[in-house]
Amino acid sequence: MLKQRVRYAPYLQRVKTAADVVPMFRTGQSLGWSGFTGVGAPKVVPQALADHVQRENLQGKLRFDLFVGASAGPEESRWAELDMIARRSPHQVGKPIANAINDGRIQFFDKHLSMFPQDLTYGFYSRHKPRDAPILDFAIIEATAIKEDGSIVPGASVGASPEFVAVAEKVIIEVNTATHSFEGIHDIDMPINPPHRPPYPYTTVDQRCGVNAIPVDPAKVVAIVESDQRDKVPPNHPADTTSRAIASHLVEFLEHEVTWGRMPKSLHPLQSGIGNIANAVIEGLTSSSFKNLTVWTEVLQDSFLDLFQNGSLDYATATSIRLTEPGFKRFFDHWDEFASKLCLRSQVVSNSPELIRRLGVIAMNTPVEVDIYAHANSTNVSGSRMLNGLGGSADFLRNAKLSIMHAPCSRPTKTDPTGISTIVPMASHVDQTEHDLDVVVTDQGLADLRGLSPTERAREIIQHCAHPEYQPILNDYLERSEFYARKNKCMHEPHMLKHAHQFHINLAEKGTMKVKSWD
Ligand SMILES: CC(=O)SCCNC(=O)CCNC(=O)[C@H](O)C(C)(C)COP(=O)(O)OP(=O)(O)OC[C@H]1O[C@@H](n2cnc3c(N)ncnc32)[C@H](O)[C@@H]1OP(=O)(O)O
Repeated sequence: MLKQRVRYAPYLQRVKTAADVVPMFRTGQSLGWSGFTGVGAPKVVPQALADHVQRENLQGKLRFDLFVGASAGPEESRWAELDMIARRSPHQVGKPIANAINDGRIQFFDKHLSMFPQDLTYGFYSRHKPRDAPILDFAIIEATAIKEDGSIVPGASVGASPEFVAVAEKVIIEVNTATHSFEGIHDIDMPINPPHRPPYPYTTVDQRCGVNAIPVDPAKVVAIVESDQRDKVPPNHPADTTSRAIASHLVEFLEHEVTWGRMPKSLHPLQSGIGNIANAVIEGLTSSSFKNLTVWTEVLQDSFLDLFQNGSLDYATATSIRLTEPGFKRFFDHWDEFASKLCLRSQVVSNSPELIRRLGVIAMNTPVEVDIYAHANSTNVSGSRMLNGLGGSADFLRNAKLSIMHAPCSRPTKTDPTGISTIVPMASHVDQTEHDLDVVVTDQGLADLRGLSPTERAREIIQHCAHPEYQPILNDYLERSEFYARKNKCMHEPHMLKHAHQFHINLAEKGTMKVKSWD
C-alpha cells in the first residue's frame, strides 16, 4: 500500500518507523504540523515522541514551539498533558491543551487564521531565535499520497501546510494508508510574499487556479513514515430545541432578505463556524426551501453532507472536512458524488478577507457572549479563561456581506439552569467589535442591527435575544447608564463602568449572572 501511495521512488529509500525519527528532535525546536480542526494532522510521529517522553520521564524537558493550522487531534492533547508544548498558535481544541494554557504552562497566542501562516513566513514568530536559524526546524505533514515529483497530496485538510513546508528546514511526511487517498480534491496556492503577491483570482466558489499537491524540495524530506491511523473526531451533540429555534429564526431572516431583494434565492456562499451550535444550525438549513446553495468556509462538519445529499447544496469549499467517524464513512461510501462538489484550499485562501468580501459570504459563528452594543467575545470566558481561540471567526465576520452570531440565550451553571446570560452589559473580552456584526440570533429571536446606533442596538438585542429572566436586568442597566450618560454628555455608548462587569462578578461569587442590585 505504501508503495502504491508513494509514487516518487527516491522517497522509498527514506522510509523509517516513527521510533526511528525520535532522536532527530531536541528541546526548543519549532515544529509545524499539518492539520486543521482535528483532521489531517500527523499521528504516529507525535505519538512516538510522546511515548519517548513518558518512558524516559522527560515531562517538561522535551518541549517545542508547536504551530498547527488550527487544531490537531488527540496527539496534541497528549503532548499538552506531558508538558511537551512551550508555545502554541493559532488555535486549539480540547480540554488538556486549554487547561495547560489556563494553568500558564503553554504560552498561547491567538491569531486570525488567514494571517497566521503568512506572519510565520515573515519570520514574526522566530524573533527569539538566532538570525540565521530556520523559521521551523521540522514540518511534520500527513499525506494521503505522494506524486511523481515528490509533492504532497494532503488528506482531509490543507490548513497551513504549504507555508510550513516552505519555511521548514526538514520535512517528515506521514503517509496515511488507512484512509482514502484525497488526490484531486485540493486546490492549493503556494505562498508568495509582498511585494510580489498577485491577487487570488477566485470569483466563484468552485473556481480552481492552484496546484493539486504541495510542492516540496525533495532534499528537505528526511523521512517517510507510514501511518495506519484514521482521524478521530468526537460526535457532535444532536440538534435540540434551542439550536432548532436558532436555525428557524435564521432561516426566516434569510427568506426575508431574499424577499427584499438583498440576496438571490440561492443566497450567497455560506460560512459556518465550529462547534455543536454551528453544526445544528446547518442541520436546520436542510429543511429550509433554499436550493442551489454554495459554501465558502473553513470547516465542513457532518451536517453539510445532509445538505449535499438532499440536493440543496451545489458546491462547497473549505480548508478542512472535519467529519465524525460515521461522517467519514458516509463521505468515503459516496466519494465520487462528494468529491466532485468539493474543494479544499489552504487557510490563507479559505479565510482570505479579500475573497470573503468579493464573494459576499454570509458568515455565521458562535460567541461566548455578546454585549448590548454588539461587541462579541469568542474566546475568553469571564475575560480570562481561554476556550478554543478566535479561529477564523473574525476573518469572516469582519468581511462578510452578512455577519451573524448565533448562540443560546443562556447557559446553565451548577446552581441555576439559566445562570449564564449570553447577552451581557459589557463583553468581558472583545474579539468581534460593534463595527463587525450585523445580526445576533439566539433561541429567543433575532436582532437585525444594520444601520442602528448603539443605544438602538442595545434595545433590539435585549428585546429579541436576551433570556426573559435577564431582559429586565439588562434594561435596568441600560436605563441607569443612560441616566448617568445624559448628565455627563456621553450618550453615544452609555455605560456605568463600575457596574459594567457586574454580571461576571456575580457569576464568580454566586453562580448566576442574575444581579439583584447594582449597589
Ligand atoms: C477553526 C475555526 O476557527 S472555525 C471558525 C469559527 N471559530 C470560532 O468562532 C472560534 C470560537 N468559537 C468556538 O470555539 C465555539 O464556537 C464556542 C466554544 C464559542 C462554542 O462552541 P459550541 O460547541 O457551539 O458550544 P457549546 O455550548 O458546546 O460550548 C462549548 C464549551 O464552551 C463553554 N462555553 C461557551 N460559552 C460559555 C460562557 N459564556 N461561559 C462559560 N462557558 C461557556 C461551554 O460551557 C462548553 O464547555 P464544555 O465543553 O465544558 O461543556
